[in-house]
Order: sequence, then C-alpha cells, then structure tokens
Amino acid sequence: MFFLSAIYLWKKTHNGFPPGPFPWPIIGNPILFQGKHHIRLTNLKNKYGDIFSLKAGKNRIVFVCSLDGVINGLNQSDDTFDDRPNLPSFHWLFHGCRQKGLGTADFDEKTSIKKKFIIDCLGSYCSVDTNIEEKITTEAVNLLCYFLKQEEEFDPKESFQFAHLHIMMTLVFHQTQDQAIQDVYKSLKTRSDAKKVFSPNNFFPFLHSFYKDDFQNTVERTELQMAFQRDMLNHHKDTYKSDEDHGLIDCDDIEYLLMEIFESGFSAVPAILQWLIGYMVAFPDCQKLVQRELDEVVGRERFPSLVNQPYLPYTMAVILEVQRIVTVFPFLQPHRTTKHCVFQGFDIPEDTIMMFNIWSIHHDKRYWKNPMRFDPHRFLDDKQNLVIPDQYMPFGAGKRSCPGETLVDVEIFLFFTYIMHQVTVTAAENGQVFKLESEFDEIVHPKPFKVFVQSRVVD
Ligand code: HEM
Repeated sequence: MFFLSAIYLWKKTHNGFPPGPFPWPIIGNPILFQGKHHIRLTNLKNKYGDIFSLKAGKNRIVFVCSLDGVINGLNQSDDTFDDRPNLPSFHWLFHGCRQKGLGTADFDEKTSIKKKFIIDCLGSYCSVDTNIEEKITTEAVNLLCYFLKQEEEFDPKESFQFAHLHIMMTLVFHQTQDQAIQDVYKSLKTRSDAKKVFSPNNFFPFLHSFYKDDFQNTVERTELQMAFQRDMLNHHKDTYKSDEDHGLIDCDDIEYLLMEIFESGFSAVPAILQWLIGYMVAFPDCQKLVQRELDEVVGRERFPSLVNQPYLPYTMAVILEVQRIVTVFPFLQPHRTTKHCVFQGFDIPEDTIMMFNIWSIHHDKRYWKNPMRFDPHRFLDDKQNLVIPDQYMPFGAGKRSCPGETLVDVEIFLFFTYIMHQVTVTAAENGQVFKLESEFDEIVHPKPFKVFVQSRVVD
C-alpha cells in the first residue's frame, strides 16, 4: 500500500518535470552513489532522454545532456541557474557557511565582486611582470630532475601535486619553504576529500553522525590553513594598498578566497598532467609525434617556451584531446535554480539541483566522430591548424565558469612540453599490459599507475 501511494504521489508531482527512474522512498535513486557514476548517469539519457531527473533524499536533481541545453542553461541572461546547492559539505568547508566561499556560494552581488577579485588576482599572476613563465619552468626543471633520478618505475602523482603547489605558493606568497608546503598540502588534501558532491552525507541528514570525524578533521585543517595564510598576509601588510580593495570584500573574505585559489586546481591540474603522461605511455606513436614537433619547432638547444605555443598545433591538440576524453569535472560544479522556470520544454521548480553533464557532451556521437577514441587530430583542420569547437567546455561557461582557465593552460602547456622535450615515458617493465583506467570521487582521475622515464637521445 505504502509503495503504491509512493508511486501515485511521484507520478502526480512529476507532471512536466523531466522523467527519470522511479525513486525509492527516502533514499531516492542509489545509482547516484555508485562507482563511476559519470558513465552510469550519462547512460540514463538513452532511456529517459537528454534531460532527466533523479532524487537523492529530499533533493531533486536534473541532468542536462544536450549541447543546446547546456549552452542555454549556463548562459541564461538572468540568474535562474547560477546558485549553488545547499550541501552540508559546502558548509563544512567554510566554517558552517558556504556563502563565505566563492565556488560554493549563491550568485549575489558579493559573489560577483569576489569572482572579479579572483579574476584580477589570477590575471596579475599571469601578467608579464610576474614572470609566470620563469616560475613555472623553474618547477618544470625541478620535476624533470626528480624524474631522471628515479632508477625504477614510479607513480608520478605526488610529484605533480607538489609541483603545482610550489607554483601556487610562489605566485601567491613568494614562499617556497618545504615545511610550509607540506603543511598546506595536508590541509588541501583533507579539504579536497570533503568536497565530494555525491557523498551520501550531502543528501541524508541522518548520516551526519557517521561523518563527525571527517567534519572535525576538515575544520581543524581549515583552521591551520587559515592561520598559515593570516601569517603570510601579515608579512605582506607593508605592501598592501587599501585603495586596491574592492569595497564589499573584507579581510575574512580575502582569507577564504585565497584558500579557494590554492585548492581549486589542487586536484585537477595534477590529474590532467597524470592523464597526459598516461596517454603518452598508452599511445607511444602520439608521444613520438609530439616529440618530433617539439624538436622541429623548439630545437634541442633550448627548452620550449610560451612563444612556441602557436607553432605547436599537434602538441596543443593532444592537450585538448586528453582534457576532452577524461573530462575531470564531468558535471561542472552543481548549479541550483533560483526560481521556477520552463527549461527545454520541462517545468523545473525552484531549488532544483542542476547538473550540466559535460562528460556526456564530450562523448556524444552527435558532436564528435568516434567520441570514445583518443584522436588528437579531431582538433586539427585539413591544413593542420588548431580548431576548438563550441562543444569543448572543460571549464564550463557563463557566469559560474572557471576563472583559473588561463593559468591552467599556461601551466599544463609548459609542464607537458618540458617533459616531452626532455624524456620519453614508457610503461613499467613488469611485463603487464599498461592499463589506463579512471576513478571518480571529487573529480575523474586515473587509477594509480607507474611509469619509467628515459632521457631523450635524439639522432
Ligand atoms: C585543470 C584544472 C581546472 C579545471 C578543469 C577547472 C574546471 C572548473 C569547472 C568545470 C568549474 C565549475 C564551472 C561551473 O560550475 O559552471 C570551476 C570553477 C572554479 N574554478 Fe576551476 N578548474 C581548474 C583549475 C582551477 C584553478 C587553478 C583555479 C584557481 C587558481 C580555479 C578556480 C576556480 C573557481 C574559483 C571556481 C568557482 C567559480 C564560480 O563558482 O563562479 N580552477 N573550475
């Protein structure tokens, strides 16, 4: 009887709302919390269409899988889809109030000022005056030295994480002290574990007591990170010009924003570098083509540089293709409706979580030929010029898009070209076939793998 009433009520409230699998009472659709859900969730579009819905606890979640749906939703002129959901983990990360952050906050006037502040900060880090290229390439050389010291096969993951952190610490605080970097690393690791959107604790309040230790750990680590940043900010007080502040932003906001600058790329940038190396091992012919292009354009007498970038279309195509095929943020960050609306013919109530499924867009036959195949040539035209189609959007679009894109592009380009120019990466020599597999928690990252590097000897 209870079950039949649940079906009746569900059908009644579902009129005009996107279709989806029947939700179990209380829990909703457990598929949300199982393993590689970006693939399972994308497959649901075959049964329910490009726009479908699921339930998790009390939350309605709509998945948007068509290109026009994603472009329309992200670029609405009003703010219908620009808020973020009220998830407990978002509150944990910011001392009980997600509005203190940027990526977790609703899109009000203050959020847009904070976003401008971050864009200005990142813009100034990337300006010619800060010599960003020199800072990144110093780290790239350190990384290469570390690689070349490894006499046996090794997992490059941690070395990429530390290399990225070194760059952020140099850019933000001119700080490269090992102890400070180790401490920040621990804080960011704890916080990135707490960021998982699909953690059951985000949807079922009755589970909170099971997550008490994680919560406590996140709060303690956040405190340590804040104390470190405060200390650093005090060192820089002499050079701070109050007329540069942005009115609505106070010192507390700046501390939280700095944390966001540190942690936003902490998992994603190293994951992309790992994926790039993994793909070069799995596709040695592609690695050879990249190395050949680098040798022709850069030569062997000097290292690659940003000025070479326009003349390295194949290398750039490899970087883009890896970012397409892995799509580290398969659903962007979750968005939330600010009001009831009619979207793509469906009725979407206020306070619905919106998942813009970029993984689906990046793997859809309608938009890419053989989308599951790794093929950098899809980003090159007949004359071998680089072309970036509209359906490529790993950083999102619209008001909530990623402000870190320029910094990421520069960092990934320099690290990848330095590595490919100087070494060849191959599978560990243990006789096993090299397997590149993905896992999804906070982002899509590769399962651990080991590689072997050899200094390049060019004939
Ligand atoms: C490979 C690296 C990165 C990727 C793939 C990436 C991608 C993304 C995506 C998909 C979003 C969500 C967009 C949306 O919800 O519509 C986002 C948001 C954001 N990213 Fe990145 N990101 C990367 C690195 C960085 C870095 C290095 C920074 C800062 C230094 C950064 C700062 C941010 C911030 C602050 C937001 C929140 C923006 C908002 O809510 O308005 N990201 N990023």
